[in-house]
This record gives sequence, C-alpha cells and structure tokens, in this order.
Amino acid sequence: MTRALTTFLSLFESFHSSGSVVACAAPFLITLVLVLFRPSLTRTKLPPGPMAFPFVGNLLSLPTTQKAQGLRDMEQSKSYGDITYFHGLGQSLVILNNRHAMSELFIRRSDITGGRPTLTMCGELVGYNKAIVLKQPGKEFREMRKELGAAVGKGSALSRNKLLRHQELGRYLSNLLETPSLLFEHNRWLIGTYTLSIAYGYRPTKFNDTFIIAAERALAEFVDLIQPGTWIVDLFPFLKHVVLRLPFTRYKETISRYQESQKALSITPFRMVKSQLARGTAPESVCATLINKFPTRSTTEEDEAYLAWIAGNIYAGGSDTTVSSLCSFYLAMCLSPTAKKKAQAEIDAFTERMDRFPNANEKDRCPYICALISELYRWAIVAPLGIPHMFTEDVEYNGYLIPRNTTILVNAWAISQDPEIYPEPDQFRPERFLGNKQQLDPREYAFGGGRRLCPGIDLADTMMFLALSGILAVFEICPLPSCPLSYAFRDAFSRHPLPFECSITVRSSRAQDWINVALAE
Ligand code: HEM
Repeated sequence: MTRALTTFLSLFESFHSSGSVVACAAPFLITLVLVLFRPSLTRTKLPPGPMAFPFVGNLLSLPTTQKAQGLRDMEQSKSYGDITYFHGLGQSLVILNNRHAMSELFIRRSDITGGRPTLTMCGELVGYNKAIVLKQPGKEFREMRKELGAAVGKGSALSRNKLLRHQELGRYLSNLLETPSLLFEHNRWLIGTYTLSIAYGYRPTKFNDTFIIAAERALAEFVDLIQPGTWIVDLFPFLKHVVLRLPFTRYKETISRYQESQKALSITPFRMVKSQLARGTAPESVCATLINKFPTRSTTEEDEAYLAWIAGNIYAGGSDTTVSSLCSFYLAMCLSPTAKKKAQAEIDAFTERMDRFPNANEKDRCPYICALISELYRWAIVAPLGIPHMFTEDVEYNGYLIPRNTTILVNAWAISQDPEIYPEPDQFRPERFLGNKQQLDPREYAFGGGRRLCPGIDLADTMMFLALSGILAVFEICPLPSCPLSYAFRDAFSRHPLPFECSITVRSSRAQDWINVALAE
C-alpha cells in the first residue's frame, strides 16, 4: 500500500506539471484515490520516535552504547509508549520498550519476527551467515536448531556429568587460589573448557591455549563486524562488487583475514574431531555425535560448514555470555553478603551430607543457588538489547504500521529494571524467585525470545550451577577495603562488569579437601 501511495503521489506530481487537462481531472483523481486508499492511509501511521531530519531521519538520536540506550529508551517509553521507531538512510528500527510490547510482537507474532537483519559484510562476505545466529528462517535454520537443541537442550542425550567434570572445576578453584588477581582469566578458562568439552571433547589446560586464542580473536572480530554503521556494504549491499575491486580500501584483505578467523572457530575444530574419529580416538562430544549421525554430510566444504556451525555455536554463543554472568557473580557476592551467606549455608549442607560437589542433575537439591543464578541473569543482564530480529512482513500494532524488514530490538534491560515487575530492582535479591509469589523469570526476556530464543539456556544454567556450587563451598568472597566496588559494566555487544579486585580466601580446612576430591575425579 505504501508503494501504491508513493506511485500515486509521483503520478500526481507529473500530472500537475502538465497543465490544464490535469487541472480538470485532478479533483476526480484525488477523490478516487482517497476513496480507494482511505483505509490504508490510516494504516500507514508509523510508530512514534524522536524528531527526524532529511536523509538521516532520526538515526542520530540512537544512543551509541547499549546501557545508555537502555536508560534512554526507558525515558522514551514514557513519551512514545510501548515502542520507539527510528529510521533513516533507507533503514528502519523499532525498539520494544516493555514486557507487554515484547510479548505481543516478539512472542505472539514469532511467525514474522524470526528474521535477522541482513549483514552483508559479516554474513555474506566473511561467511558468518552459516552460523545459526545469522541464518534466516527456513528449512536449514530449523534443522540446525533442532540438532543443537537435541545436543544441549533439556534432556539431551549427552552425559553432562561425564563432559562437565569436577576435575576442571577443581583445577579452576586451585588456580584461582594461587592467582586470585587473574579472576577474569580463570573464569574465561573454566567456561571455555566447559563449552569446548561439550562441543569437541577438547579440554584446554592453559589460558593461552591456541584454540581459545583463535576463537577469542574470531569473536572479537565478529563484534567488530556487526557494529552498525561500520561497513558501507551493510547500508548499500550493491556496493559489495565495487569495494572488492577498489584499490586502497583494503576490504579484500580484511575480508580474507576475517574469513580465516571464522574458519578457525568452526571448521578447524570440526576437522580435528573428524580425524580423531577416523583414528578411533574421538572422545564423546556434540561434534562427534553429529559426524556419526550424518556420515554423508561432511564430504563437501558446504556440508562441513553446516555440521561445523552446529557445534561451533556452543563456544561462540555460550562462552562470552556465561563468562559475563560468572564475573557478575563475584561482584554480587561482594555487594550482597546476606545472599552469599544463605547460598553458602545451602551448599555446606549438601557437601557435608554427600562429601562432594553437586552434579549437573542435582540442581533441585540447591534451590537457593538456582534462585541466585536467576537473579544474576536479571541484575546483571548480559545482552541488554538482545540480538536484533527483523520483521519478515508488515505488521500492525496499536494502530501503527511497522513496515516489513524493520529491525527489532527488545529493551530487555528496561524489563529487568521495571519496578512494577521487580520492586527495588537495583537490589540483588534471589528471594524474588523462591516461594509462592515468584517474580517474572528473567529467562523470559534475558535470552531473547520467539523462534530465536537462546538454545543454550539449559547449558548456561548447568555451567553456572556447577561453577557457583564449587566456588561457594570453597571460597570466602569479600570486597577489599582498598578497592571500592561499583555496579559498573563495560558496554558492548554483551555486557561485562568492569574489572574489579576482591578478596578470595579458603573458607575452612575442609575446603582444600573438596578441591582435592574434585581434582581426583
Ligand atoms: C548466560 C548465558 C547466555 C545468555 C545471557 C545468552 C543470551 C542470548 C540471547 C539474548 C540470544 C538472542 C536470542 C534472540 O535473538 O532472540 C541468544 C542467542 C543464541 N545463543 Fe545464547 N545466551 C547464553 C548462553 C548460551 C549458551 C551456553 C549457548 C550454547 C549453545 C548459546 C547459544 C546461542 C545461540 C546459538 C544463539 C542464536 C539463536 C538463533 O539465532 O536462533 N547461548 N543467546
């Protein structure tokens, strides 16, 4: 309809310039068009947004950092309502400001909100469009999600107790005790080890493991690649043929460098497992299971990429995000001694009775620690604006028309801080998720939603549960009087607490025993 109206307006302009014939016919034409298009005229009302300027629209009002954007959108939601609309340079974007808009548009209309914005540079030119996260909905997307869900979702066939071993946790605790100042590096190592052993049966022994370094480089480049406004080919895809030929732009070198990193994250570990399988030495893993299940799908490079990117999503999607929650846990324990004491009492009762740390399938025996994990997902939300989706059709909402191909962001940060859902939202309070009157589970928005809901929620819960149980059983975590702590985060694609120091000491003489038991497993 928008196109019909535009065509009409340009027709009207050309008639207007051609003189008297039109002068006579114009009233008739106007009446005809008004009658024909009247319902659609009211429908084409776009959602409200900040003031627009020619050409750039109101894109300049888009704040640059995610936290600022979250804050600002909360402000804006008071003036614009549920949704805020940005447009310019041929692009349009809508931010869903609250839980109501999220469930109405994102979840109830998940049939048309499952697309991803097309990223020519990152997806097409560097090759990340083979990864689930950038795949457009369709048969292959559904199949990949199904396989990943079967591998890491609830009730997956893989034995988590075997893959996420206490031995790695014991090594983490022991290393952390030796060098507590390297807290963030130890956290990265533990989650890296967990995700790599699930994906490939691979267990790095040191921080500077070659695979972890290559994967981290690829993820950093991925973040660089998806930054809005960085790559001209994302705004004007037809330029991709031009920029590749231009001398001096270095596009070609950049693309091939990024392609190499992309393959180091996906194809290299895949081929490692493939040759281990051929030699009969492959440990249990998602990748080995996939190769055995689809023996004919790993002959061409295209097929390899398909399987490699099912397993590749585990490290790519699960490491940086879970590390963020694990780092926030230490911050929360320093700032909320009451929550820490209650969690320690729960884990002490477990370890005294069982003489070991809990296993992956024993979450229900530690409800306070599970509630603490939920509160971490809310209090220190990892992806404040989620990952952009795209409307695959025009949609009407509250009398507004949101055009097809509009990018959608959910302001998950605003939901997590809504005082009507979470009284005193800045307080860290696991009790919100215990008892009869529980508050909204943050898994309903902190992991995205609809058809693209994060497939790793259950795995993230399990990794967090194992890590937190061990840490709480063994360590006393306290703020350092010399280093004031603050609730401050590095704003990026995923949010991480800013580096901080805290005191990490052994809680009791038995703590060293628990570490030794774990190391010996
Ligand atoms: C605390 C941990 C985690 C957080 C906060 C998190 C958050 C998210 C969010 C917000 C999305 C976007 C969903 C959407 O577009 O609506 C997402 C997608 C995704 N996550 Fe996670 N995630 C976490 C852990 C994991 C883990 C452990 C895995 C491993 C399997 C994983 C794999 C993925 C994948 C593959 C996608 C893309 C899904 C798609 O595009 O269809 N995530 N995650």
